[in-house]
Parts: sequence; C-alpha cells; structure tokens
Amino acid sequence: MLSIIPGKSVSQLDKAFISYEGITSLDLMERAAVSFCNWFFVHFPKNENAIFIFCGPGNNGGDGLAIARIFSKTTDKVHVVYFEDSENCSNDYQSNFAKLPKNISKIHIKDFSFNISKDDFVIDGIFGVGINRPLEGIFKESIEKLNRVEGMKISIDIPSGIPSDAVLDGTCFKAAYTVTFQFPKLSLLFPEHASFVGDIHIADIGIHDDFLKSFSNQKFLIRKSDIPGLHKKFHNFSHKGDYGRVIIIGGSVGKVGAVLMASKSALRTGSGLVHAHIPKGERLVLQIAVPEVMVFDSQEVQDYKQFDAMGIGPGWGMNVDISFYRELLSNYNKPVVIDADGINLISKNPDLLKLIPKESILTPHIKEFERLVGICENQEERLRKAKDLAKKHHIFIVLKGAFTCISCPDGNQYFNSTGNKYMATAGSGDVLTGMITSFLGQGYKPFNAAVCGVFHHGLAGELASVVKRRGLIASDIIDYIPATYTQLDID
Ligand SMILES: NC(=O)C1=CN([C@@H]2O[C@H](COP(=O)(O)OP(=O)(O)OC[C@H]3O[C@@H](n4cnc5c(N)ncnc54)[C@H](OP(=O)(O)O)[C@@H]3O)[C@@H](O)[C@H]2O)[C@@H](O)CC1
Ligand SMILES: Nc1ncnc2c1ncn2[C@@H]1O[C@H](COP(=O)(O)OP(=O)(O)O)[C@@H](O)[C@H]1O
Ligand SMILES: [K+]
Repeated sequence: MLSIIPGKSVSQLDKAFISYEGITSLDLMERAAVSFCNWFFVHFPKNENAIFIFCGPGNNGGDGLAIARIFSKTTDKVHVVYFEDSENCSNDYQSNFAKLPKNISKIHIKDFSFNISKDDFVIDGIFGVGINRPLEGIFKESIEKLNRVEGMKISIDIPSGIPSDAVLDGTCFKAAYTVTFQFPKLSLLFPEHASFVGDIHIADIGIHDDFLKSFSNQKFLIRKSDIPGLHKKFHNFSHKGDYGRVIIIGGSVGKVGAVLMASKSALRTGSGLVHAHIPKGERLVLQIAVPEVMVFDSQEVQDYKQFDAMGIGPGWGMNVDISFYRELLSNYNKPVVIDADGINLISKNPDLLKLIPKESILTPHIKEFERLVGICENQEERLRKAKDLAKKHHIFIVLKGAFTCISCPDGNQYFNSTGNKYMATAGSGDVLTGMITSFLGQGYKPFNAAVCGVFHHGLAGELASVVKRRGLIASDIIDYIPATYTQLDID
C-alpha cells in the first residue's frame, strides 16, 4: 500500500530522504522536474505550442523553473511567469532561476497579458504543499484570470490553492491534470475538489515505500501490486464448498433486482453456493433470471449459521421486521456485509449498531453514511467520523464514491484507486455488496475481502466502460468481474 503523507510532514520527509540518499534537496527537485517532464512528453508527444509556467516563491515554483529548463531543450516557446524576485524565494528556487537558459522568456506576473490560446499549455507551479492560508491579492487575481483563459492546464504536485489535507477555502487553480509527486496528497481524493484536480498522475521521484511508511498518518492508497498477495490460493482438488456458501438477504416488492445483482456478482466473484433470501412471492423472477442461485423466503431458512457469509440490505426497503434483523445480527457470530437499507435501518434503530458482529463491513454511500452519523460539512469530517465509527464498533466502513475509503478498526484508512464516473449508475453498489460477501464467504479475512472487493469492483467498471462509456449499467460491471482475475493474473 502506498503511504499518503500529510503535507506538514513533507519537508521532514524530504530532509530525511536526502540525507539517507546522500543527495541535495536540489537533486530531489531535479528528479521531480524530470519525472513531470517524462509524463508530459508521453502525454503530449507532438507539442509545438507555447508553454507558460507560473512559478510561485517556494519549491513548487522551483519545480516549475527546473521543468522550464528541461522543456527549453526541445522548444523555444517556454515562458516563465514569476511572482517574486528571486532573492525573496526559496533557496532551490533561486538556484533554478539562476540556471534558466536564455531562450526562455521571463515575465513578472504584473507585466503578463494573459494572452493564452487554447492550444497553449498553462503549468501551475504557484503553490504546492506549503500553502498555509487562502489566496489573496496578486495570487488570487492571477489564478482567477488563468481559470478564465483556455489552454491545457496542468498542476505541479497539487492545484494551487488546495491545502494538502483539508478542504479548499477560497480560490484555486482549475487543472485538467495534476502530476503529484510520489504519493497523492490527501485532498486530491476529496469530492469537493473534483473540478480543480482533473486526472491525477503519480510521478515517481524515487522515495521508496518503506521510507514513506515512517512518515505515514495511517492513510494509504491501494494499488494494483497490493492485490494479488491478498488473494487466497485454491488447490486443484477444491470443491464448491471450499469457495463458500453465502446468502444475500434483501429485496422488496419492485426491488428484487438488487438481490439479483448482488447474488450474481457473488457467483461471478467465485462463490461456490449462493443463496438469496427475498420476500415471499418474489421468488420466480429471481430464479428465472439467475438459475444458479438458490432462493428462499424468510420462513424457509432455519439456521443462518450454516452460511459462511451474509450480505444484508440490497433492496430491502424500510418495512422490515426489525426483530428479525435484531435476531439475525445477535445470533450470527461471524462478520457480515451490510449495505443500503441494511444501513438505513440501523440509522433508524441505532441500538442495532452494537449488535453488529465484530469485523463486519458496512458499505454506505455518502447519504447512507450521513444518515448514520449525522450531516457532515465535508469529506474531511466524513473521514474523521468514519474512522471513529470503525474504531468504536470494531467494524470496517467502506465509504463509497470516487476513491472509496475503507476505514479499519485499527484507525487505518485505505483509498481505492480503481473505478470511474461511468460507475455512478443504479445497482453498482449492489454489485460491490455481492463481491465483498463472496470474498468473505471464500474465507478471506474481512480486511482482505473489503480491499479485494473495492479494487476488483472498480477494475470491472473500468474494463466495462471501455466499450460502454455513459451507457454502462450495473450488469455490465458483473459481466466484467471474471476479466479482473485475468488482468491481475489471479488463478
Ligand atoms: N518530497 C516532495 O514531495 C518534493 C516536493 N517538491 C516540491 O516542493 C513543494 C513544496 O514546497 P514549499 O514547501 O516550498 O511550499 P510551496 O507550496 O512552494 O510554497 C511555500 C511558499 O509560499 C508561501 N505561501 C504559502 N501560502 C501562501 C499564500 N496563501 N499566499 C502567499 N504566499 C503563501 C510561503 O511563505 P510564507 O508567506 O508562509 O512565509 C512559502 O514561501 C511541493 O509541493 C513540491 O512541488 C519537490 O521540489 C521535491 C520533492
Ligand atoms: N465517480 C466515481 N468514480 C469511481 N467509482 C464510483 C463513482 N461513482 C460511483 N462509483 C462506485 O459505484 C458504486 C455506487 O454505489 P451506490 O451509490 O451504493 O449505488 P447503488 O445504490 O445505485 O447501488 C460504489 O462502489 C462507488 O464507489
Ligand atoms: K501547484
């Protein structure tokens, strides 16, 4: 897992790392600039347009100057726009300013005309993780003007204006791409910043994971390379019992589809035996749609303990016999997955919270989460409350959305890196419930089940959206679950 370091610790990280590597801070800045340019040359291989690089007074501006020097080797159309005289800027800024070659034009922001055409590049090196207050004066005015011009806008490390770990207050540069160094800054993952951050690329500057870990603040990004090691291996003689017997409990009149999707997803994720518990009279539809699923109504299940895992809540509605739910949670002594109305019912009956088996996994989207914990001002508050709830009740909270966050009982928080906007469609959460339930039933530890669930779910969505785009529906995600095993080379 990739550690996400708080902005305030980045300068300590830098100091420790350069002393460990025996390099200077200027060398590290050069690595950052090279890594940025490598990304740029791959993305824009045939660039012949002007590149305007806006450089603030700190090391973010210093990165901008080093980038300008590298670009100037291949084009004469590089313009540095600066805010402060070099002697008022950081040391590494000053060194890079002194190294700027003659073919780069240098303009003070006050003399800049903002005459930028749509094919030009606007590179934002105004502020990075060192920002410590909302923008004012010339910084605010210039960024507002830049937000109005056309051009391909790219931020170095973080869009100028966003604090690295908190929610934006005031003005911010609007980037189409953010090229961030070594790890994503936490605030890049907040929904409040969606219109400023654009697509995120993590540029490697050679600080290895073990080193980063010692500065971590219990926050991590889940990457592709983390996943294979979390999967169970099954031998050649394994039978369907080894792959787990699971049940999805939910459905109500008109909402049996949610159980259908969760059950089918569990099968596609690899469950050996999948059962569905739905209201009486709704059985036929489900049985015809997915013949592999065994369908029950409430009177027919004698003992829920026979199941290796339960997924509770898809399409359940709020007219549920609450004493049934209470008994279900009280008597089942293994972790369960709770989603949708399973969560909403807990919000209405908070005494149920303490009945949830330890290590269970709750998968709320933002609204379901806020019904549970109260309205939150922003993602920062949501993440704080999710962490507290997970610790207090010894459960996992999977707060869904872009960069779904898994909060763990030990206080760690893991952000998912797969998925895309096309997955914002009815039923996609039911698919996730089926997948996590399936992994739990296959004997995965709850943490591994949650991580593999969100990662494979997002990946299935990405694969499906290659052809489906805006037309993607939740069933398409299910169809692509098997392909995620191929992608990750999992047997
Ligand atoms: N390991 C890494 O990740 C690496 C990081 N690197 C790069 O370094 C960047 C961090 O650099 P940094 O610490 O110098 O901070 P940065 O954001 O440039 O600005 C600080 C300056 O701005 C000022 N200031 C602050 N807020 C202000 C405001 N609202 N309005 C006006 N002024 C304001 C503040 O001065 P103050 O006024 O507070 O005294 C100070 O002068 C990082 O994002 C990355 O790009 C790479 O080079 C190498 C590897
Ligand atoms: N913009 C997005 N980027 C990545 N994943 C997304 C995005 N929007 C939604 N998703 C994913 O799709 C799923 C939606 O779940 P949910 O809101 O419960 O849908 P539903 O209630 O319709 O089943 C979640 O797993 C979420 O992470
Ligand atoms: K920036």
